Amino acid sequence: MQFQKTPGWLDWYQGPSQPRFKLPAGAVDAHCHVFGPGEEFPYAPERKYTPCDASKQQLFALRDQLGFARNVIVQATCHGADNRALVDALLHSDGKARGVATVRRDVSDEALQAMHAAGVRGVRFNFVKRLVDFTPKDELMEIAGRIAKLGWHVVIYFEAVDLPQLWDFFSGLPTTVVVDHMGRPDVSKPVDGPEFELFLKFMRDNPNVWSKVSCPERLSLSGPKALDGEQAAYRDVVPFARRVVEEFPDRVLWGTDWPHPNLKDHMPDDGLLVDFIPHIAPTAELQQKLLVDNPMRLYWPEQVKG
Ligand SMILES: O=C(O)/C=C(\CC(=O)C(=O)O)C(=O)O
Repeated sequence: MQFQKTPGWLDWYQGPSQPRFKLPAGAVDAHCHVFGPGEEFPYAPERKYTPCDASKQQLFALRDQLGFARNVIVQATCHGADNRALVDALLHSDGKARGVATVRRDVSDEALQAMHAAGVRGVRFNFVKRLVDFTPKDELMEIAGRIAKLGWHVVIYFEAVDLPQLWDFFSGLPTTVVVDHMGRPDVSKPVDGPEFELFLKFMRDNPNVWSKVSCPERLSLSGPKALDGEQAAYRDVVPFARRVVEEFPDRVLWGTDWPHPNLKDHMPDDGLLVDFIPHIAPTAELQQKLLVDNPMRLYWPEQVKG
């Protein structure tokens, strides 16, 4: 099927620079997507955007160039609950990718088992209104109960202003819970102000909650952008991400978010995004946890010794 990209769509950055920051051996890009290709894996009818294609081969080439060993591929809303592109990428990854799917209440146990065999280890619940239609919480809780039995976890995506009303639902989830992009803080507000404090309290009160400290390019308001060799990109996001990394070093993950859906302003150079990491995880010990130990414990526990 032929698809027309959403008007104004920014395609992912071609020819990213070689990062100056040397990733630790075994580093995991724990948040990235595959899109289509639409001809092979059509985008979902209920999607809110139509992206450019971003294939598994292109993702694996980026992984190798940047120096990552593994990927965690997260189902994006443009594929709805049709996880075929995700599963295909996992099956062709030589065991170097695991996945987070989107499922509906009607998913069969056989389908869940097949996804597990392919490497899916979580489901994503998306509460960002521009991306998805509302799903009733009882349906999500039912799904969470079923996937908990497989040892999977729940990834949640929401915006900071919505945390108070979602708090009780999130706190009741029976699995490890991973928050995408620190719950999308408004970084024009102070890092020690009430909004971000509420997020930190959410993590303190719920020891099963982890956070991705990813997507500075999405959260930043003042830049500078990760382009043209910039080594100090997205300064306004640094205090937020660093705060989470330093307070919860064993519950943080990092990912590129390639191919960066729905960015409106610019498309970052992924090599320079990797150079952002030491600004938020300044020591080798924090980097090892963020990039290797934590994602391995969550996604490849059978390969973790001890
Ligand atoms: O890539 C991300 O994590 C963020 C997205 C897209 C998304 O989540 C989706 O389509 O599922 C966004 O903020 O538009």
